[in-house]
Amino acid sequence: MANKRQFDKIKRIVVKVGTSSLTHSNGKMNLQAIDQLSYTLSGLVNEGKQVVLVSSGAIGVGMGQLNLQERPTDIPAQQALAALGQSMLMTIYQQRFATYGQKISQVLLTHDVLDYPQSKENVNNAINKMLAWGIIPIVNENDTVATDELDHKTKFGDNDQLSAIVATIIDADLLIMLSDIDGFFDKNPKKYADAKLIPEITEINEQTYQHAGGKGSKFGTGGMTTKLKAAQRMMKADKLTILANGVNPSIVFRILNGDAIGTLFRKG
Ligand SMILES: Nc1ncnc2c1ncn2[C@@H]1O[C@H](COP(=O)(O)OP(=O)(O)O)[C@@H](O)[C@H]1O
Ligand SMILES: N[C@@H](CCC(=O)OP(=O)(O)O)C(=O)O
Repeated sequence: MANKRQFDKIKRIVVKVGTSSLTHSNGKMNLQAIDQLSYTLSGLVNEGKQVVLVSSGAIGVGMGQLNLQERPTDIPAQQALAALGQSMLMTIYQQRFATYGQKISQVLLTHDVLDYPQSKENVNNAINKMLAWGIIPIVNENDTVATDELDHKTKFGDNDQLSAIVATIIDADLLIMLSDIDGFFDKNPKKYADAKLIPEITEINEQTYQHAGGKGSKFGTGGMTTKLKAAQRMMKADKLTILANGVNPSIVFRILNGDAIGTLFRKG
């Protein structure tokens, strides 16, 4: 059996969950995953950990509500779907977390907020206060205003990078990215049956990016490239990232127990 990771001292964690983990392939919400996620993160707060959840799924859930099978390409439609789905997503989170007596909050961010030192500090201070109060902030991009068409840069484009930005701003010890895949493979395992899981990566370079393929489902966005960019940002800040399968979000308990799960990205 592989060696245990030494994660006993980890206190502040950002967990990022992708659309693929929160929705079924028919576009409906994956209630079991959402419930398990709420149970797991609430359990961690009870253990004394501080947890931020970066949750995608607004557009996917909006598509499910309108029974859309294909993601519209025009920006206003995507923004309208995000507004519809975000509200539904938060309603479900509110219900499920309440079952476990856990308080949550909604934090919607755009890139420019974090480009300005003052507003970045405000975000940091507010999240710190929520964590001190035992609240789990649930972060997503503010999709209705986030667009690259304006002069100023508002868009993150994907929640993988948003999660790494948030994790570095609030000085989290660990970012856990939950997706629909067991970790980072030497090629896209959805396309190649002989793809091999890479348990640990200490350097991300051009060659690493060549192993990364596109998204896995019609609801997800970035695929592996954005996950590598997120991990790279974390490594630069000398912080840890784990990519693991979120089909059963209680896997986070085992990850924090130090079990050799998924791919660990750490500075070499
Ligand atoms: N080298 C790779 N290792 C693992 N997954 C890969 C790789 N290259 C491409 N992928 C694809 O990336 C997908 C996960 O990205 P994405 O669909 O954006 O998920 P999420 O919604 O969780 O962000 C996987 O389902 C897989 O098909
Ligand atoms: N802000 C968008 C998420 C974009 C995104 O990065 O999605 P994913 O690749 O599933 O993490 C939404 O909530 O639909």
